[in-house]
Amino acid sequence: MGSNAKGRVVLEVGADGVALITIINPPVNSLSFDVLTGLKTSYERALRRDDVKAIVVTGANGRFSGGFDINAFGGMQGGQPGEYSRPGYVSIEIVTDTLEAAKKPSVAAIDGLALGGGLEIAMGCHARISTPSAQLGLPELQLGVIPGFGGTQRLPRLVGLTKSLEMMLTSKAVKGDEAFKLGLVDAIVSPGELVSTARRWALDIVEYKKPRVASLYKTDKLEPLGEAREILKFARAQARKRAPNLKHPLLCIDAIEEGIVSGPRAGLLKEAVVFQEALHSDTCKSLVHVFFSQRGTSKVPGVTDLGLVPRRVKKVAIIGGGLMGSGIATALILSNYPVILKEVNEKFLQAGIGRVRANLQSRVKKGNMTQEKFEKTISLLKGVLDYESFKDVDLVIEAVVENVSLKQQIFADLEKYCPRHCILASNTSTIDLSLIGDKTKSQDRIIGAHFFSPAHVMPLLEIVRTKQTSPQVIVDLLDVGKRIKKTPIVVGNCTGFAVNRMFFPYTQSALLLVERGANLYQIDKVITQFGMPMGPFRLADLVGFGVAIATGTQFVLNFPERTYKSMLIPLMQEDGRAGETTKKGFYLYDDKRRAKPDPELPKYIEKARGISGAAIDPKLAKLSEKDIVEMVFFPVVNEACRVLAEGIAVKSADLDIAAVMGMGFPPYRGGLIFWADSLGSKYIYSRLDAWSKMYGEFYKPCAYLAERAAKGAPLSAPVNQAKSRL
Ligand SMILES: C[C@H](O)CC(=O)SCCNC(=O)CCNC(=O)[C@H](O)C(C)(C)COP(=O)(O)OP(=O)(O)OC[C@H]1O[C@@H](n2cnc3c(N)ncnc32)[C@H](O)[C@@H]1OP(=O)(O)O
Repeated sequence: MGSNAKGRVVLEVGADGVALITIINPPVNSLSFDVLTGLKTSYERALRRDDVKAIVVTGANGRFSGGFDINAFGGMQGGQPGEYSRPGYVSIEIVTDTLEAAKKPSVAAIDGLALGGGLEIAMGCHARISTPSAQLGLPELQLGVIPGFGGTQRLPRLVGLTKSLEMMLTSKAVKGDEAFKLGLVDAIVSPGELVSTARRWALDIVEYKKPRVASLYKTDKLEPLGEAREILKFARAQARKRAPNLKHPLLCIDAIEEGIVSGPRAGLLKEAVVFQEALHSDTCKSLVHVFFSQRGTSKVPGVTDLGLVPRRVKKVAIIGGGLMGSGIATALILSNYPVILKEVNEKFLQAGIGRVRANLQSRVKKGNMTQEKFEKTISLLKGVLDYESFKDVDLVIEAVVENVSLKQQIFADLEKYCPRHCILASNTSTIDLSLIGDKTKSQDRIIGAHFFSPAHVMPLLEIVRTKQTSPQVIVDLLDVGKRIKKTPIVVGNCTGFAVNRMFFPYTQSALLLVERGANLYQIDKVITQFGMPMGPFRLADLVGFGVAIATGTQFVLNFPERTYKSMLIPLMQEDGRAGETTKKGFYLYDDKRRAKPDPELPKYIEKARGISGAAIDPKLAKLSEKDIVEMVFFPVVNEACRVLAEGIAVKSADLDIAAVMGMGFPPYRGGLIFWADSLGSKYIYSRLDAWSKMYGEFYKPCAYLAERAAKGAPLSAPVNQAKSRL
């Protein structure tokens, strides 16, 4: 019925008269249609049997349930017929009228996770017993839908409106301990005692020793109506402010409000209707694509399908304690890796260690880390000035300045001092990795580990392989990436690799437009409204003009035919502006980092225009918002197509994740290529082609894009699939 999952539900009746219903659907016991049907029929059987007094619901292998089967969304969006597409079938007919209204009480025994539909089933039971570490939450909004199995009605009634709104709108789960304090669960026990306690609890309800609570009709936690309305009004205002392009958070609040104002049954009906609206939205399709794509980045054909087992990395060394090196060290010690930080002299070493301490301290200040944990974590870091202690490291990450001969020397030293199995990684963002390893015989264990700044915060890790890098080394680094909670993408070796390379036209197209008369601040405003965290000019200020010029130069040198050579940033730099650090860039900054437009800017633009010879184009001076978005992003899409055509990225979904996690491309648009495909390759080609005739090579569509447009094929289709559409 749309889902291929082979889930099942098992019913076992014990001598105590308790029916144990177990959800079995590895790996997370998701609620596929098979499982939901199994749950309903198991309940019906248990209710019919005379030897059953009460019911306990649990999940196999220490996981209650990860929620509704996300694989089934596609079928439902496609309008698949059947009872499951009937609004309210699960929330009303199964959870409310079968589970909650049953004469025999049921208790949920929760371990591991109870998320989304999983928690909603548990809330339909008459009591919940959990382990302290279980994760309980309603994260549906992160998938573009809303809780659809009654969660919008039951959670507020169990934990109060304010807390339930926070849990749903942030998609954050709470641990069993906290869930107990909130009243979401009734008792906390160890995993070993979970099912037996739940059985006893269920029998106690039968014997009137414990209350039988139907959470749908609880009112004691709900705020008085007037207060509730104020809370909902505030939540709506916050949701609009935080995510102006998203509708589903507002739909979720609508469903909650209906239940509070008109009663829970009306609330369930409203939830059923708006769930369908959210499910069919582009936002949901995009976010589900991001969900699966993110999990797909660590599946690399020809590497992760070889049956290789990652080797344990027990000790890591980092060379260079600058901004990147200290950030990487922080990320590693936070995940319990012992780290050696090497610098060239005591002064630099202390500065590097100081940065790591500061990174951790900021967590302590924000209340995200205890002082005790801070001491334990920082004790994993050891500073050194030589290679003496490198003899037992399993991984080295070099993070020194971008200087080829310096890196070559370092890698030659590493080959001498590190054990033969040690992985030799570089955090370079621009230099050819084969060049870095040129003076070694260890090309098979040289790999790029490109972190994004700040490395202990940004979620992406670009793993760069050369033709010689061994699959084992890639598998090892993927494992380290997972352990330090990064999303890895594995890419090939080229200037800028995948992320920086596909995004270099982001600033360049904006510069081209400004030199031809477009308003700089309007570009940033429109791009921010589109959903980027900041526009190209605000980003250049943040990155700093020094870095912007250094990386820009690499692209000018390597791709001269398609780079736009503007002198605007160098001219401003010459005049003492370096971006946010000097409080002057494209914007002026106050002490609180607030940016405001600078009236002096036209003078630099005029000068840059004089050098490039660009003429003001009246059309560009009054571009629509749609045109601005397309003129800035279509060149980015064009470069991404080249990255795909050259095989630098394995699949387009990896570039979607790279765009979302490396550049802040809005996830609710599904990532760069997913968004581009929603507009169509033909359309993008035709626009780029027209601009290239007016504004030059910078806009010229690449061969991959031209070919896809000619065939009417999506940019995301693998090469063979695109051909077969002919
Ligand atoms: C009507 C209802 O209200 C609607 C809903 O319930 S919508 C669903 C709500 N649930 C969620 O949003 C939870 C989504 N899942 C997660 O957050 C995480 O997967 C998790 C916390 C459950 C587990 O995380 P982790 O252990 O790191 O494993 P992770 O790699 O993410 O997932 C393991 C596998 O389970 C799959 N999976 C996880 N949750 C799933 C779900 N709800 N449906 C289908 N597949 C799921 C993943 O795709 C992955 O598959 P793969 O191995 O083939 O790549």
